[in-house]
Amino acid sequence: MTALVHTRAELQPFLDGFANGKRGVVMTMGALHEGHLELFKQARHDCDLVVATIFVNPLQFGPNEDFDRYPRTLDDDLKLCAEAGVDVVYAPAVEEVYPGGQPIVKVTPGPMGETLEGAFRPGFFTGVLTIVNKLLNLTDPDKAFFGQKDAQQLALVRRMVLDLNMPVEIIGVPTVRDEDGLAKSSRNRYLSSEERATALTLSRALFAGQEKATEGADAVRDAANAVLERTTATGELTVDYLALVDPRDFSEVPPAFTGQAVLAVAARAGTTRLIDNLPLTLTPHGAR
Ligand SMILES: Nc1ncnc2c1ncn2[C@@H]1O[C@H](COP(=O)(O)OP(=O)(O)OP(=O)(O)O)[C@@H](O)[C@H]1O
Ligand SMILES: CC(C)(CO)[C@@H](O)C(=O)[O-]
Ligand code: BAL
Repeated sequence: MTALVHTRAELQPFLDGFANGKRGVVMTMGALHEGHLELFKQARHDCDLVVATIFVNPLQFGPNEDFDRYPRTLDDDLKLCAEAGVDVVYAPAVEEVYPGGQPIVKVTPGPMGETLEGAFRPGFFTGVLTIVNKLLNLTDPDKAFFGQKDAQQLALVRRMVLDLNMPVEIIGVPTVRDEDGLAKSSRNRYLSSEERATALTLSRALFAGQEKATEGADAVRDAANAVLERTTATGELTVDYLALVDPRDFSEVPPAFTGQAVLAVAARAGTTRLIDNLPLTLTPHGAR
């Protein structure tokens, strides 16, 4: 049985009940899918109390983005949470999360939040870090779970927790995909069947890049770009970026780089903007 609470006061007894246990939080914007379920599963495995938050955060949406039309499916979300063994869903009102209205004090990400997603969505990571900070304060967990699909977000949350000495462990969870490779995403429900076929190019490009991981960074980028170009040439897909980055700071890796990297892509199919990320290891002998 999953409880639904809308206020911090209603949440408190659940937190008190597990004062000596491990408390986990999974933050979401709702419109839940199997990707979220994987986060819940990991949280259920690691923690005694699992809290899911559902909050479409206005601060992280730009003026021309999809805040108004973002899918809100609370009844279905509650069913999924119950199946996944979530103990309590905290779905606060905007007024509780932003009691002072538009916040004056925010958490800013610095340069790492200005590349890639940050470059295409100005202010996005300030909105994300501010809400993640708030939701950590409101839910007081031992562990918080985030998806690798949003790799830059995960890296910045880790960095915030480090830089601000926050007493929480951040757990990254691998991306859940449809059988054909498309990363599960709430925004997939905007796609027509033609657009979905186009959107598949993102994961195909990442996997094509991954296959070249033994041949160096340039080979990875070239292989991924070659896949993207076939679809951009027809005008069906508009690519915002394809980048091979160091996961520690999200800077583009040099050609001779070896070690852990992330291949990141963002593109638009019709009016729907999607992102995908794949961790890969560049091996020493491969550098060109
Ligand atoms: N396919 C997935 N696999 C693993 N984690 C995921 C997946 N999709 C989303 N998540 C994670 O779930 C959490 C909540 O994400 P969110 O509610 O924004 O869903 P989303 O599908 O990423 O939505 P959107 O389509 O709006 O980007 C984030 O930590 C995100 O990284
Ligand atoms: C972490 C998050 C819930 C903050 O609103 C959001 O950015 C998301 O769903 O990835
Ligand atoms: N999934 C990341 C949140 C966003 O795109 O707004």
